[in-house]
Amino acid sequence: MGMTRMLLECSLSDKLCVIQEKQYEVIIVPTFLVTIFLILLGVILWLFIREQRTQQHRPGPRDTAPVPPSRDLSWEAAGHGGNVALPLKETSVENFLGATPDLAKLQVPREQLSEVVEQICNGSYGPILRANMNTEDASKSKSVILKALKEPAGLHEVQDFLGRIQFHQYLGKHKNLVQLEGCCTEKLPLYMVLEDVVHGDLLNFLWTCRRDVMTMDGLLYDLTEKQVYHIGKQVLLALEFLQDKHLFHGDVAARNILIQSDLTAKLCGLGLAYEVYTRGAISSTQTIPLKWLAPERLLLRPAGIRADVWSFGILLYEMVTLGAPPYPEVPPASILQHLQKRKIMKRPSSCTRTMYGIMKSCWRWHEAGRPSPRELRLRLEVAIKTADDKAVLQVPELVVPELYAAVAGIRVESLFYNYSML
Ligand SMILES: Nc1ncnc2c1ncn2[C@@H]1O[C@H](COP(=O)(O)OP(=O)(O)OP(=O)(O)O)[C@@H](O)[C@H]1O
Repeated sequence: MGMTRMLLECSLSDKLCVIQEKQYEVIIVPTFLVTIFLILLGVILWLFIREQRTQQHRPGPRDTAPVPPSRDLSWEAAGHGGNVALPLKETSVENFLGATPDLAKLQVPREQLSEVVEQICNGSYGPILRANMNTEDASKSKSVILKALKEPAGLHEVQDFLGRIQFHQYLGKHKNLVQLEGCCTEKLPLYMVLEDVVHGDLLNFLWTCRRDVMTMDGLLYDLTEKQVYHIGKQVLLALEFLQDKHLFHGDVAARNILIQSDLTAKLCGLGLAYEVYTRGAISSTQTIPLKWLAPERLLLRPAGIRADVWSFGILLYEMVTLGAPPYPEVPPASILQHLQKRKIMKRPSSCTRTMYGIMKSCWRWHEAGRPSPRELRLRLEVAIKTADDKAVLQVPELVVPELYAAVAGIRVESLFYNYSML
């Protein structure tokens, strides 16, 4: 009723009154809001400028950090080389080292590394060098291996290299793994310092055993069945050690085993084990020679220590044939089809039935059917007792490394350092 009355009583002047009320809302309120906004903006700008000025006058590690003498990594970050993944402010080696205080304990003073004797080869990070290192006893120096990070290196590579050193530290000591002696990472170039396993890799040793070389630097270039088991057992101990740490090696092969004059074997090439450590699996695109790989690896399925056991079977074959390439009649690219037909290598003439039985157990298609490194080691320990320690393994043909590389499916540059020098 009231509403009707209002409308009826509504005059022209009343309407004007309503319009005036609306003008008040439309003009005054926005003006008020804009003013508040401008005041807030002014305050924020003032705070920001004040912070900037304070930072310019504050001494801080970022500004005062000494530039690494040999090369400033920020040079790379500007796009002049390597992979650049981190912002400029994180580019000095000191910052990386700041994040890895454990490495401080491992530092070897550079002046202790007196001279580089030779370059052994190019490894996955860069040159692998043999150098002399002065010990606490000033009159004595010892030979060490330096794995250098190639330059120019990207930030990601520096991080990876430092991580690799920490991985060695995490693994700790094992008689059958190459030992880390220390590192030089306080400035570029970065070095990993490893014990020198003077006689080099087992593949070159096996090839040399084919030659008429009797002994060199205390190493007897003769191999018997018993010694094959002896070397194999040590590799299995290294694999057991990795397995206890929930790791596996990923590239077990004669080329990745170093040998000392007393036939102590040391597993090297721990690049893939490092991947398993950091990522839980092998994810790299790094090409591993296919003929050493278990079917699950070739099929890109998840793999573990039993894939190493498969490769261990190939290693036994390598030893007993004095370094012949596996599956000589199969092109490397056809190996998966070959295995899918459930074909394995025949027994080499130099291989006893006992040893061939062990190889065959390693080459069972399903990984669950293969023995564990420990079970395998126990089998080897039994076999050693009756193994021949007199008859020296002999293969009359010498190896032509280029031919070997083609049949084995390996890059020839990664192979024949020692052998070519003889
Ligand atoms: N401690 C060592 N003593 C003697 N020779 C070594 C030593 N370490 C490596 N080498 C030599 O360098 C070669 C390559 O070594 P290795 O496979 O460890 O290097 P890499 O390419 O850096 O591999 P990864 O990154 O997988 O460790 C070996 O076959 C061996 O000839």
